[in-house]
Amino acid sequence: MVFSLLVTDITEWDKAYPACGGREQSPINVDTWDSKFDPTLGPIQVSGYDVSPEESLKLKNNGHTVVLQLPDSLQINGGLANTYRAAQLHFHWGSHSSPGSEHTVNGQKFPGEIHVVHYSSNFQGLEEAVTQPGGLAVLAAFIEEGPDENEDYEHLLTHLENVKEAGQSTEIPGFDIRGLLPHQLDRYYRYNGSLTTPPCYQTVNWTIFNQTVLLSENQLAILEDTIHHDHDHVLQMNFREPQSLNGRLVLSSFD
Ligand SMILES: NS(=O)(=O)c1c(F)c(F)c(SCCc2ccc(C(=O)O)cc2)c(F)c1NC1CCCCCCC1
Ligand SMILES: [Zn+2]
Repeated sequence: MVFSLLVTDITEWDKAYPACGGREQSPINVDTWDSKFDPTLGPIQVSGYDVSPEESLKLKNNGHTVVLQLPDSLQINGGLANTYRAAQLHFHWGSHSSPGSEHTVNGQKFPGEIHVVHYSSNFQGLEEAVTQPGGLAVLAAFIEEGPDENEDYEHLLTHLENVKEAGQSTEIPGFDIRGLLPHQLDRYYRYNGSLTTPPCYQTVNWTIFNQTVLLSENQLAILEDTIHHDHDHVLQMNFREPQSLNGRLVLSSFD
């Protein structure tokens, strides 16, 4: 599925992609004091995330981010109204001197953000689900700098050099995708929003974990400095600014 971005200027997306001008857009700023505790929001439960090293996964630089294609055997089967199947995961980042998360919390931007994109098993596949209300569920976590190397992220970061040019892809051995998410999947914010890139469809059920993932300084530098959007230019700051809530409620699974 390729969406060639007809306009490079983010403020004109809604000319070519009307949904981008909608009232339920993403990302947003999460104001924790305005979020409402919802005791019915149970822990996120995933299955099939431990992909065998015998399986290979496609890693691609699509010029806008680095995407890891995921088999639909990875599922979310708890914490959401329906079962969702994995499609892909990708990242948003800034630069060494400037944070690049898409969502913010009480106005705080984080160095990076991982998005694990899933589609509802009520639909045949991603292409159909992406246009349907409730069609997508994205698990989002913030990436921060920590004191130690994150071994789970090494399974992915060691291959970025092979997809440094836009359009390049490579196959990497399967690994435990669960390790890319925070340890705690029971504390999260929940709201209804959209894709943060054209076509900006307002079909995404967002889960933003309260706990962050920690990468070493060197690992963050690899994420920030390896991926190029053309031969001479490193891809950085690939985030959309927070969009207005327009009255939407942000729920939290914890008090
Ligand atoms: N945060 S997000 O989930 O909205 C998101 C972004 F912010 C993204 F920036 C992206 S990448 C930009 C869209 C794109 C461009 C080129 C190609 C290609 O050449 O294959 C593919 C996609 C990106 F891929 C995604 N996720 C995709 C959205 C595009 C289409 C829906 C299918 C999976 C989710
Ligand atoms: Zn994203």
